Amino acid sequence: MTTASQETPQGAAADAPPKLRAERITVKFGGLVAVNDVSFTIPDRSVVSLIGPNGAGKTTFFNVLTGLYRATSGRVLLGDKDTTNLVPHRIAALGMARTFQNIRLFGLMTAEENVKVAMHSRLKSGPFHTVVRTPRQRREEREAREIARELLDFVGIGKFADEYARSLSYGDQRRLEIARALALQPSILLLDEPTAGMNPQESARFVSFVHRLRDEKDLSVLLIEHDMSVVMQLSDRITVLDRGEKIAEGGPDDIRNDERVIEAYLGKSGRSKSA
Ligand SMILES: Nc1ncnc2c1ncn2[C@@H]1O[C@H](COP(=O)(O)OP(=O)(O)OP(=O)(O)O)[C@@H](O)[C@H]1O
Repeated sequence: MTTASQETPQGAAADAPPKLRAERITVKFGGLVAVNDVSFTIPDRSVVSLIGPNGAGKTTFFNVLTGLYRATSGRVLLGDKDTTNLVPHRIAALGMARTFQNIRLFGLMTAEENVKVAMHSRLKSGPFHTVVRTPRQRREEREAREIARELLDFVGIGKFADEYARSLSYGDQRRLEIARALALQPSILLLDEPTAGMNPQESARFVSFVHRLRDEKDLSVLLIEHDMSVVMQLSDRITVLDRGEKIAEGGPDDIRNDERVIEAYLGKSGRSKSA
């Protein structure tokens, strides 16, 4: 197995502690071991991809990190906080935001409103201020609007702030999902198959966008991604799962040439196909 735990991704401070550590995670569904004793870290300011053939356990592992599934054993540390098996909104409040494989937006709300809904948990005003519309509430609303507009500009859809989410193109809906996740001010952003349904031009733009996220928002990004060209261009580090086990970990060049990875994707006799 290629190991890269000592590598420092581009832009990361050499001595910065990892943003996330998953230690010996196992998930069983009845007799099926979907994730088997998998450990990994997400370094500071890095882009890490989780790849593997269908059924490898990627989504299950992701769902454990974000609290949607309970680990049978093992633990997850977000910074220095133990988040193992906390409920998803607690984990989100501690700095982990995610998008979903199937876009989950409020279609009949505008793009700006979708982002403001996500910011709701950050606002200080309680129900009294909301009903009576105190100066504090009006100030918070103004600030929320400004922040939402900034985030929409950052993801490149500022001009659609007043459009209904459902009227945006597929690629722009994905951007809106990311703006909404950023409204939580996360330290880690998890993206589940973000380029699914994108055309090659949109995927190419997406690669530089994720690097901007890492560099300008001071974030680490973890993705599940099937498009190998995107994975290879995007990732500081790649972790490969196969049948629930971690079979390789390293930079794109290590993974591209790793025998176990080639075999997992192509089978022993399938080297002529591209991963
Ligand atoms: N809720 C569940 N209940 C029972 N089995 C499950 C559940 N979720 C996943 N599995 C099983 O766990 C294994 C890993 O599935 P998982 O969805 O994590 O793989 P994946 O790598 O994300 O696959 P894909 O690339 O196809 O999305 C599979 O055998 C799957 O059938």
